[in-house]
Amino acid sequence: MSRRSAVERAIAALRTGRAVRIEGAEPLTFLSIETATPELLQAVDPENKAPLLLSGRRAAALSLASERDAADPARPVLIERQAWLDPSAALTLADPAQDFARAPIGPLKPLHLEANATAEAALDLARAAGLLPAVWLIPPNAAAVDVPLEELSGDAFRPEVTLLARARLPLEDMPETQIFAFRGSDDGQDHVALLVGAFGGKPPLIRLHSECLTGDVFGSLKCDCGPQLKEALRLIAAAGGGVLLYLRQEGRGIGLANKLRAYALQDRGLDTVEANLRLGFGDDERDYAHAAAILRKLGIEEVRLLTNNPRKVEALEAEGIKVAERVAHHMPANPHNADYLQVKRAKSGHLP
Ligand SMILES: Nc1nc2c(ncn2[C@@H]2O[C@H](COP(=O)(O)OP(=O)(O)OP(=O)(O)O)[C@@H](O)[C@H]2O)c(=O)[nH]1
Ligand SMILES: [Zn+2]
Repeated sequence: MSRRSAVERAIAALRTGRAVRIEGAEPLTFLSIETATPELLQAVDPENKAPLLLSGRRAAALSLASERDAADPARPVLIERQAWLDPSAALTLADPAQDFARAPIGPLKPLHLEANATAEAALDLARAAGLLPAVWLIPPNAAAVDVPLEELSGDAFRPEVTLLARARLPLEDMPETQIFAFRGSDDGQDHVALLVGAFGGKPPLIRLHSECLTGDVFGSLKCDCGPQLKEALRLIAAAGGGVLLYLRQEGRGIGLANKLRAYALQDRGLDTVEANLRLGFGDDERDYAHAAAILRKLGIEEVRLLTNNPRKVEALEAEGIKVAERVAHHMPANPHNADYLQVKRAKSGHLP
């Protein structure tokens, strides 16, 4: 069985509520608290002892991280199972949606966690599956999908892309455009490239657009994604040609449901960065390995990049794609996204 497919199968298992075992010196078997049914949890842990593993960031938000953990805020925290800590209470702990409404939960008893590396890998898998980083640690289970720890470290999540299809796609007011679908080996997502016009000579103008259902499709005013998408195509056409990659990394890589959870927190006053952290994610969980892999498949090794985000420039360069020029990509603010744009400059390093 290939390395990649073990990771893929583990992600699929977590998404569908099945158990995963990470093998290694300190193996752990676990279930996502979001997708595992109470019946399955009861069946695999009849004595109700399975402790709950939370991300260090989420534990900190619950004022749970000890001083020992303060040195490494990303370090996962294990919480003892108690009678009241049932699947719905666990979800309440992991999902901050109710933080402002519910009564205090507890008392919570942190347990000593030996298998730190394995625990971090377990939460990384949950994140890669688009789930909350929170899992039940269950006893060894014969039905669990196995994945060796080595396969989850280093460049385990570094994907390959396969070209599935290409076709002509006539777009309003645009020169001849072709659409390509590339499937990521790790996420199973179909990433899209729009090749616009003819380019050659100097490095092509490229836009890496991260999927934003709310902005791209519904025209949400909470962000600037919709206008950025349209304007990027216009600028690429005006430049004579180039490529727009439509990357399926919704919500800065946390997935649609988690982004909407973040929006619910923003409705309660948190900003876009705080909301991600409160959910147990980093402020930006994207990587641009798919983007670089697609550009390489298209024979593009040097680009002019339309972005205000220096992380995109660094990430592409780290993946071996040369960024000859950064081209600013600002949209006028509206009353709903002015604070969001300001926070991106103040906290996420976006260039003015
Ligand atoms: N988690 C989260 N994701 C968001 C939020 N608002 C927009 N997004 C996502 O952010 C991504 C767009 O990223 P932006 O930060 O707007 O822009 P960027 O791509 O980093 O930088 P530019 O290239 O300069 O546009 C899309 O995947 C959106 O779904 C939010 O409040 N929370
Ligand atoms: Zn958006």
